[in-house]
Amino acid sequence: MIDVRGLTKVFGLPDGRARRALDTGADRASAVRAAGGVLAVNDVSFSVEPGELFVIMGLSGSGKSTVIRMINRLVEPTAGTVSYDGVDVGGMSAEQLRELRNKRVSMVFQHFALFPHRTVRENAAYGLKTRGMSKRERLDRADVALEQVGLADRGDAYPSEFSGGMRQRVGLARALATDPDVLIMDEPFSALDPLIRRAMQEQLLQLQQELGKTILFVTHDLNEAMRIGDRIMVMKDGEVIQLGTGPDIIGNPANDYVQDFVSDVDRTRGLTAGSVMQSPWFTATADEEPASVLARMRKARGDGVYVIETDGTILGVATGEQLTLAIRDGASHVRDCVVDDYTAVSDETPIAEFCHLTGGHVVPLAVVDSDKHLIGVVPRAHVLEAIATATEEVPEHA
Ligand SMILES: Nc1ncnc2c1ncn2[C@@H]1O[C@H](COP(=O)(O)OP(=O)(O)OP(=O)(O)O)[C@@H](O)[C@H]1O
Repeated sequence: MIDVRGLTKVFGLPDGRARRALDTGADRASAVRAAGGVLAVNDVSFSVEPGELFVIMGLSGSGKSTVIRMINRLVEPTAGTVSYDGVDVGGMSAEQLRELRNKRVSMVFQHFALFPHRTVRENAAYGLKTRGMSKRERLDRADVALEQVGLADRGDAYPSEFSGGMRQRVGLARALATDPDVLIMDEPFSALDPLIRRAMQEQLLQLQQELGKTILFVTHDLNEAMRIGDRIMVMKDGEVIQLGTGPDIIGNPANDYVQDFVSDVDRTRGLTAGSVMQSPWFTATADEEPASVLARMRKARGDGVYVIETDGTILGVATGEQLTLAIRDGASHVRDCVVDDYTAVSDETPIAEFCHLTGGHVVPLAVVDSDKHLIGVVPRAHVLEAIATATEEVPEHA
């Protein structure tokens, strides 16, 4: 959907001098600094899939805002390309750019400027002004968007009557009212207190599921990134340090910031597989009929199931696909379609050691005792939730 290649931004130098500085040597940052400029973003490449919630995470000054401003050309890149559905933004005419910004991409900021003398509904309808719609139609669409963000029936209020969280919801409604394909959100929840922030994150995830928008979300908070991101791109000093899912990043942290974060969580909270596991999912025994196991699995919306022996030890995993094939081949026992490709940990294994494994299997991670009995399972979402919750309670992790 969005493809970014070699995106680079130098501030404080005319383009020609900036490009010459970039070309002078291996250490671009020093060359740009020596020429009197700032290398805010250096050779950043990534792509965002349709419907993905892609998080850009980094500390202040790491270049996050500059990257997203280059994505819709609010800031002109010094080098590199951005394309939407294969169309290069750099080659767009003024008219095409206006169309992109008005219709396809909406932005939500940390401090959203609402008009104090206009109602919440009028504020939410603001982005539709240039659409050539009747006022009635604009306000109706604003009402739909207000309902999506949980502010149904509050359209007649004025922003001054609203708390910070509610105002951010109006900002989100304004962005949604234009029905964009892409939402770009720059630290939208950073000014909110933790409880409201948490509620907003949950609402965003819900909206994302319902509406399937592609979302680019900027935050300096790894905790927030872990909670909401399908993938997270970690930036430092204008460069991409790491790009992956939450479990990838926690399992193989590429820098000290991420490393400290995870080990502090483990150390201070004693988070182990045992502390985050839940009781075993529904399991199957080896002599069950594949069709009945498949039916149970579908009901539980699972992709696979642990098959255990009568003494409670794990025989292996049966996935929906294997069961379906086995049924087609006339197999009468689950035993015939078990594979032993699964990962098990002990209840004392710290989260940092197994987190990266949680995303790789169709069944949640198995927690076993010393006799290989299945004593619990750890779904990926559970791990991230436990980490995010624990870090909220840790006053300092840096
Ligand atoms: N208009 C500008 N002129 C000069 N330097 C700039 C400009 N905008 C940003 N910078 C510099 O570029 C670097 C990256 O800034 P940017 O705002 O993209 O970072 P950020 O990660 O979004 O930080 P924050 O979370 O504080 O907004 C910083 O060193 C910043 O000082």
